[in-house]
Amino acid sequence: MMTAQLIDGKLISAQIKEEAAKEAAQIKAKGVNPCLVVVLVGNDSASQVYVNNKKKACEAVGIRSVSYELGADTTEEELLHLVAQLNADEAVHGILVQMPLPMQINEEKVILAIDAKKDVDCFHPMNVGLLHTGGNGFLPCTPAGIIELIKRSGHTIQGQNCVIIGRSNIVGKPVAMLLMQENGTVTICHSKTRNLAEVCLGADIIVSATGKVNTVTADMVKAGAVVIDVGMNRNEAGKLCGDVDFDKVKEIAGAITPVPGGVGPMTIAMLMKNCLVAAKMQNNLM
Ligand SMILES: Nc1nc2c(c(=O)[nH]1)N[C@@H](CN(C=O)c1ccc(C(=O)N[C@@H](CCC(=O)O)C(=O)O)cc1)CN2
Repeated sequence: MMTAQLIDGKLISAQIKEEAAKEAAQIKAKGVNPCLVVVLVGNDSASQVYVNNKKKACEAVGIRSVSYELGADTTEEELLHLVAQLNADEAVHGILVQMPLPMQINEEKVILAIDAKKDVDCFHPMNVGLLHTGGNGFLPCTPAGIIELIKRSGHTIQGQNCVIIGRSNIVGKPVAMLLMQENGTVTICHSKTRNLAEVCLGADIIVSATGKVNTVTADMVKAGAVVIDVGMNRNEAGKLCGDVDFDKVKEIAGAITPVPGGVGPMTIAMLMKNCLVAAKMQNNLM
């Protein structure tokens, strides 16, 4: 029985961070010290881990990182005030507010308040719009990481049937845009899609981003397809797993990402690239 190529997100993200480190050194040689500010509000333990990993990645790449850790009772006004201060600080090139935010804070308002030129998450509507018309340099981190995983593991996107399951603003919609820019033929599926299995069986590339265990089962996958799993779920045993029935699908697919160790690490590697884009844009080095 065939076993799929394992797409190693840890390895590919390490390569991207090495490339970013070289670029950071070149930017510094021109007198610019790239700087990312990460803002964490509240005590979400997973968010604390991600923020720490972002700090470590900055250190490895040579990006100055500053973090603000605010209490869970922080008001929207207080957070917006901090964002305004960071917008005005010329030494700060990238601003990232870790999501999710506590209930009392409106995430959309916060995203809108971040200067679009410092929006290294590429969440601001201005940057989302620019992505649709060709882009300004920032790429949404997880979607851009998915494209890198596919290409760097030796797979072509041009002309391929790409099926995305999930239509979120953070993954589904932007990954559709990026796959189209790579000349893929894109179908977006969601909870109301009829005959999901049939649609998936026509796919050369499947990207699943539903946050539901076993969204993609072996009977939905064409032999040799590339399967990208964006899910981060817990199974019945409490173990971290993706949306894809990995053990069975790997016997059918041509290539597959694991969870953990697939898409997740790419998010932070692509963030490093956006921080360098921000530093270059703000210093006319593009
Ligand atoms: N402002 C933002 N908030 C959030 C983002 C984001 O891109 N910007 N994405 C997620 C969290 N996230 C980064 O912030 C993130 C999630 C997961 C991983 C990762 O490497 N996952 C590992 C598994 C980790 C584990 O064991 O729990 C993997 O998949 O291998 C990195 C970054 C929501 N918030």
